[in-house]
Amino acid sequence: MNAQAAKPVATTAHTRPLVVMDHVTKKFSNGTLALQDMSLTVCGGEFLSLLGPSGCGKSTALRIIAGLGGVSGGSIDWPSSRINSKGLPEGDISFVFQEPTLMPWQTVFGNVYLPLRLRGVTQKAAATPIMEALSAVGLGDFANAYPRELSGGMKMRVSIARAMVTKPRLLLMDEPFAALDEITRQKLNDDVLDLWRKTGITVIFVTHSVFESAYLSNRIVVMKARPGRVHADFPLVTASERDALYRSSEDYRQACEKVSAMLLEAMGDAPEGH
Ligand SMILES: Nc1ncnc2c1ncn2[C@@H]1O[C@H](COP(=O)(O)OP(=O)(O)OP(=O)(O)O)[C@@H](O)[C@H]1O
Repeated sequence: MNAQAAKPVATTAHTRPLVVMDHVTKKFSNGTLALQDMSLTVCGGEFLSLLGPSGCGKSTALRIIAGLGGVSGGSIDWPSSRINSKGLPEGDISFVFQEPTLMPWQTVFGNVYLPLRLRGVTQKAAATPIMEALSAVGLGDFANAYPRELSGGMKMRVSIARAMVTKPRLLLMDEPFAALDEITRQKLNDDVLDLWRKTGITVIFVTHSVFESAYLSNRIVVMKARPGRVHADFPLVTASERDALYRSSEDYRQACEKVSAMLLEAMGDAPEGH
């Protein structure tokens, strides 16, 4: 393991831990050991990208962080959340999947209403937060449209609005833009960054794309293949704004190179300590 890179990123006095995975192991009932000894602390305000070889356990880790899957060993804690009687965090974590998973029989408004409806919020009381969430993703004029009338990128925006409508503190995104064309993907990258800056939300973003992770994140965690665990954990600090200019900067090229080298190392394709 690259000892320097694997050092956990230091937290500051301003950022409280939202999630603490402590030596987590996950073994599925069929015997697959997906995670072993995975430790990760995520603090408020971070934009963390999680990368790693296919099947290394990124989605499994994300599901555990969301409280959607138990651990077989070690522990998971949400120190800043209200914990319910099942020991799970309540209300302040949202998930965006690769598929937008919209209800085709509901309008955009109806789809974004879902999480509030499940909490017993009336449609009248939900109208303002729904319209705010739609405006934040540029879909203020599409509240009455049906999913079949939307492009792939617009469907994903609805999915993001649905995740944001409850004003979560932590947004988990599992390869959300992998199925989109490059230009749409870049636009959505900018939109998510904009949401992150404006709301101060914490984001954990699973991606296979070195370029995407280097563009979006202020922290990169690279996992090693199976059983999954943290191979490298480092900040990505840049003097410039993340924008179109950044994409052609030397800063960005160097960030991509670093992430790429860590990924190759995690896959065993480069000598340790690269
Ligand atoms: N419910 C399950 N039951 C048994 N094995 C599972 C289950 N879910 C995942 N796995 C296995 O656990 C390992 C990790 O899977 P996971 O989907 O977390 O990896 P990943 O890094 O997200 O993969 P990818 O990059 O391909 O999306 C894989 O070998 C997968 O087959």
